[in-house]
Amino acid sequence: MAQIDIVVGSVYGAAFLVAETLMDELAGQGHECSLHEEARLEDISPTRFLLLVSATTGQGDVPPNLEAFAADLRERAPYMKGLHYALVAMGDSSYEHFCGAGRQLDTLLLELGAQALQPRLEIDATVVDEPEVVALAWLREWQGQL
Ligand SMILES: Cc1cc2nc3c(=O)[nH]c(=O)nc-3n(C[C@H](O)[C@H](O)[C@H](O)COP(=O)(O)O)c2cc1C
Repeated sequence: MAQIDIVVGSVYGAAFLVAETLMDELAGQGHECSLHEEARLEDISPTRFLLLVSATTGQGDVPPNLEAFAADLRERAPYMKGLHYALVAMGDSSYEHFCGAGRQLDTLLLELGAQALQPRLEIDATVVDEPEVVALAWLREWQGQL
């Protein structure tokens, strides 16, 4: 069974609900999960799997509760080879920078040497009413690889 860090960035709660839903599923499969709502770099490790769920705020910005984590990645630029992760980017396609936060974080992780186990899931609030349902279906496609 895997040890999994779930890092969430949410303003109004939708991304948080997605993160909780995925955590319940993974814990139900026997994985050991920790949910980080005010994550810092120290909360993740190449010895564990990272599941990142981020809404977007402002003009393509990372939610405030994930700013410190994003700044850690940018400013401390840790070498992340060996870290495997998957990422759910949430946004609204009526904004110019669709899923800007999730896309930024995905790019940063890849630049730092981390490896995406799956292509990023992008959820558009203009077409999806229940993002947790979409995210759960996505997780079930690949969770056997954990
Ligand atoms: C003030 C505000 C700004 C937003 N800015 C963006 C944006 O720049 N790009 C985007 O794709 N979505 C944007 N969104 C949409 C949210 O990311 C989307 O609704 C998301 O599901 C919200 O998740 P949350 O409830 O966890 O905060 C914005 C929403 C609000 C309310």
